[in-house]
Amino acid sequence: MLKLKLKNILFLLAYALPNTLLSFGIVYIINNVLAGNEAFLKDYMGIVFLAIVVYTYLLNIAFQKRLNEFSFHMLYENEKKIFDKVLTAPLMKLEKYGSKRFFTAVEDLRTFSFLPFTITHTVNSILMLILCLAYMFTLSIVSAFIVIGLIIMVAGCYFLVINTMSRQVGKLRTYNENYFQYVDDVMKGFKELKLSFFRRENLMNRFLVPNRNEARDLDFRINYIFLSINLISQYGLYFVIAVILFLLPSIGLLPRENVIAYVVMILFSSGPINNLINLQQMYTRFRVANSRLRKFMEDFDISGTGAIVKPAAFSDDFQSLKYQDICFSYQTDSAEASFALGPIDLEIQQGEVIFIIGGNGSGKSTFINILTGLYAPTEGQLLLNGAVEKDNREKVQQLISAVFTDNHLFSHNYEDYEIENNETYRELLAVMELDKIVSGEKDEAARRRFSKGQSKRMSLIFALLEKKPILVLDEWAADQDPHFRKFFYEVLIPKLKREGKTIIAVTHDDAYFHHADRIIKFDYGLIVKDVQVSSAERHTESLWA
Ligand SMILES: Nc1ncnc2c1ncn2[C@@H]1O[C@H](COP(=O)(O)OP(=O)(O)OP(=O)(O)O)[C@@H](O)[C@H]1O
Repeated sequence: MLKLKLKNILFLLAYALPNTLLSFGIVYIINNVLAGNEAFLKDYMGIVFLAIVVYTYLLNIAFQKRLNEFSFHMLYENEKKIFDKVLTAPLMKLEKYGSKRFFTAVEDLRTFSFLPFTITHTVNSILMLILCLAYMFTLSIVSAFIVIGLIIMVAGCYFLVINTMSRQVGKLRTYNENYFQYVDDVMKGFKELKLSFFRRENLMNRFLVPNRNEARDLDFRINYIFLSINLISQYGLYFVIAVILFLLPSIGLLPRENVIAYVVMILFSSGPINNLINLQQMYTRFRVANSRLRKFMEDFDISGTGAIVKPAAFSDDFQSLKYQDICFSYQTDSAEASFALGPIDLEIQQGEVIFIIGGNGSGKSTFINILTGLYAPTEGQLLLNGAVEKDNREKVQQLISAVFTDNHLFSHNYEDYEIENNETYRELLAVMELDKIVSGEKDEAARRRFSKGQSKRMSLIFALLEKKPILVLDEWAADQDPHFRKFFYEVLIPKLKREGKTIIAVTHDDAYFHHADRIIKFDYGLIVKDVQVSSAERHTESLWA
């Protein structure tokens, strides 16, 4: 976000004051040479003139360098900060605000790449204008007041219009946010759209077209108004020159010999005035982008720090995990009652194979998010190895590797292990029957396009390479073919159990329930059954009842 510190303002002034004085010196010499002033027609004046030009040029270069450094530093640092905020934000926040906020924040930030240009032109223009006006005062106070009055009148009109523009620019951004949502729908739902004429037609005609039409009209209106204002500035200049040429001398307010100087001053100040007017558009965009970025940072802020903190070192000695009176409910903006989980009382022992079952919407995935520490319970406590500690949630995360239903294979290796020359990786590829699909051990080979079932197997390989004691799987087998599903329940799970893994798997595969040590059934956010499979509870029908 843009924050100007006193240091920056002083730096701006240290550059702008000499630069403007020298630029004004250039104007002053031109003016006096044009007026035939003897003192300015000397030979050395050309050298002075050139020297000033070269000096101001070098001064500008040096300033531009610093300004660019400042702006791009701000831009790139904030890009990192936005990532940091998102990565440290709780899952609930990301689910609430959605990924489009992330995209628009990145886009808003890009607006600031125009900052160096805008600041240079603004500062130079303001100071140049002040000097030109001051010079006019030395020639005729009354005429200078009249000219200032005219300029203020035109400027007043601008500011009035521009103030109303800021809201319009914000509205345009909202249209664009929705537009990105449609882009997302087209990209992610391309196949579904291809299969249905009505879906395509409705997306296009009921959503995209009205959105784009309204955005186009608004964009056109905003640009048209900005453009009209700019034209007024150009034609307003002729009006002011006409007043100087014809009105002020005839009513005796401006001596004839000062008319040229006045016109030259007006012509020279018209550039800065035009700049200031044109830049209004940029100021409005900066203001909107800045307040949206601030809102983004506030929304994604967590306890003010917002930095990715390495969790405290913790032995991965795991014996038990106990959830006591755990409650959780979604915070929704709608008036509808939100889903509530709990109270949950559950103890998980090291080495157990637990299957979580239950109907759709019964709360299995919500519980998995609590279990993996992604959601913070609203009530209750978590005991790790029998102890209640305030950072237990972070510690549990260090013990768990997981494959979620919507698994994602990252484009790069962000892990703390390598897969090249990794014997375990090689073995796991063979176990998961992927050794013929993934050619070679290079990292890129593991990040190719996979079928859904293969991608889940790949995610499981990555989860196992983490070598954490607890493995959480959310409907992992649902995408596997019958052969591999059987292999998963009958061979892989027992093998992992023998190796000491604690496995918690959400599943609907009742044919394999007997491979669990324990089955926990959810219904309406509550554990309604918690049975040891070794006991008489072998009939899956009774579990579904
Ligand atoms: N982010 C959310 N915000 C609000 N409500 C949610 C959210 N995610 C899930 N829910 C609600 O919580 C309830 C439980 O959902 P959950 O995903 O835990 O069910 P599930 O048992 O995993 O279902 P399934 O077998 O269909 O995957 C549902 O009624 C769902 O609408």
